[in-house]
Amino acid sequence: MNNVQQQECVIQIDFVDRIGLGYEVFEVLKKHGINLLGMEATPNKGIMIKLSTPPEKITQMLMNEFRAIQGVTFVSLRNHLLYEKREHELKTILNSVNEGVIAVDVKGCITHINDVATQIMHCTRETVVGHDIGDYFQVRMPIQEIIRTGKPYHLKEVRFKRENSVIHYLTSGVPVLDEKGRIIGAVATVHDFKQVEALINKVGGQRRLTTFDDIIYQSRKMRRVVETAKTVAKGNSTILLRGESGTGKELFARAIHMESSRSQEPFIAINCSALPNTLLESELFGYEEGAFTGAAKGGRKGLFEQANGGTLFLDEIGEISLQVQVSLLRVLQEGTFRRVGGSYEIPVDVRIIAATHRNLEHLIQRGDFREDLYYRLNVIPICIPSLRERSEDIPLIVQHLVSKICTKLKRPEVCLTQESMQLLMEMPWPGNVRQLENVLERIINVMDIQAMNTDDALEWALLTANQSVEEQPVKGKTVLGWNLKEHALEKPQVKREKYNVHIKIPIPLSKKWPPLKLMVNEVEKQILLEVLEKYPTSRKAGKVLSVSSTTILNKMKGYGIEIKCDDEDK
Ligand SMILES: Nc1ncnc2c1ncn2[C@@H]1O[C@H](COP(=O)(O)OP(=O)(O)OP(=O)(O)O)[C@@H](O)[C@H]1O
Repeated sequence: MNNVQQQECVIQIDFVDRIGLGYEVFEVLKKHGINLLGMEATPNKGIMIKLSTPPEKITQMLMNEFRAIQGVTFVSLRNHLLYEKREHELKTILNSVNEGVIAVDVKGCITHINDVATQIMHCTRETVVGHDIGDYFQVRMPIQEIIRTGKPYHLKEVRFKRENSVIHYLTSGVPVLDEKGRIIGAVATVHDFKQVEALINKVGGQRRLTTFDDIIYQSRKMRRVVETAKTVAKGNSTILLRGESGTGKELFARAIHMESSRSQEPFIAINCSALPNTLLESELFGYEEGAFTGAAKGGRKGLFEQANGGTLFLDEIGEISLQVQVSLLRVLQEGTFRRVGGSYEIPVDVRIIAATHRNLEHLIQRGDFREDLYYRLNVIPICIPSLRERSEDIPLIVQHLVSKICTKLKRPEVCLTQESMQLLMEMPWPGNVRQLENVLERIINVMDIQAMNTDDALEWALLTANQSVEEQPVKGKTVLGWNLKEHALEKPQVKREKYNVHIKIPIPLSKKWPPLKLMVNEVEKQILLEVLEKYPTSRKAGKVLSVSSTTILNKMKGYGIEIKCDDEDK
């Protein structure tokens, strides 16, 4: 109860209804020169009057005089007028909810506003109640439309600038009708846009919470990288992740965000190479209404605003144009930016994690990357080694990926033999973990379709994946390079076609052609050598080439090929 209320008193006068009774009550007040502050009548029941508190004696005297009026049955003191009590209850209810509530009357004047709404709208109850909502905020509000059309609305985004702040909320509204269905006002709920985003982020965007536990490794090289990343995650500095495509840069960025104090705030990722540079600028910084042809009504928030308080992951940073580099540099230096077509600065608090597989130093030399931006981004560089530099991680990663893929494809878990694993460890993996994941998925899919065993499927996946790229030497062997991105899943070819081997024989062009038989023999010898390299017994090689093991043994003898491993398993 505040001071003003303490200086007031409310008298309730109950009566049986009689014409002229109210007049007699006023006569008593007039006789004693007492001003009426308020009054509320309940038909057939009584009236309540509110007065500036007279001295105790006078109050008692007044009450006695009211009791003496004919028809008055009971006179008592009360704390509030009835409507004040209801008003107080309503205020308590409105303030107990988590959303903002605003009500207007039929003229659009604010009748109620709860505490949450005053916070969202940056105003106070006292200054705003009784004012026309449109005039007060100097924008046309959706709630005013309800008064005009009687139509409710659902989850409209409202954003406007008032004094030095931006008011941004999501609102739904309904009309208030009287018993005859006439509009007598409207009521709207308002939700702070930032909180809505945080909520979406919590239940949606971050359902896939990635932590450092999701990074699989056992190599010392990776351990060092992960330890560094964990340490720097706690701070606020900009991080530059470097490494070949598919090494896990985004995985690291997400894990760093989750390890940081910003983990409850948004993590927003964008691949800078995926958009043309003009679009990238408006995607990053948003735009104002009318900024360009096709700009959405009311403008649009950019990723910097969406990531406010959290982390923005800029993947493929080496691909951005010099123009976007300037805008990026500005926001990194000043902590503020302007929307495209905007006239005011918007402050943001965003941690940047950038990533690239490009050599930024070369780009600087070529004039394609600003040196000042490079230093702003390269505050904490973290280099993620390629998979071939840490092949000891492959078995663990394979195990992890196989179980992930089998779950995804709803297949019983499969395992690779030692030999297959060895083969995987020797591959160059230019596409790193992503490529390994793709190959494993191909294998598991093929096993499904073709009922192959794991090793056959692996062999097939490796062979069908390597048709176009140059040869790359690995550990003394020649293993064909491959580019899975270029190859969709293909059906396995018949067995003999699986060997994508290029046989070369020297043919002396200056002289006469050698006899055909000699050249054919040379080809046969090379095929034998190639197959025996992989299938070192005559039985296995015979099976592959669809001849008997004796034929293989005879031909080996004939070509002087050394028998490394005899057919003990014959
Ligand atoms: N150490 C790891 N453990 C488990 N999964 C990994 C690991 N490294 C990468 N991956 C997986 O490999 C895939 C590619 O990783 P990611 O997208 O993070 O790579 P990137 O370096 O950001 O690639 P790009 O440069 O092409 O964007 C993802 O599915 C990721 O989960």
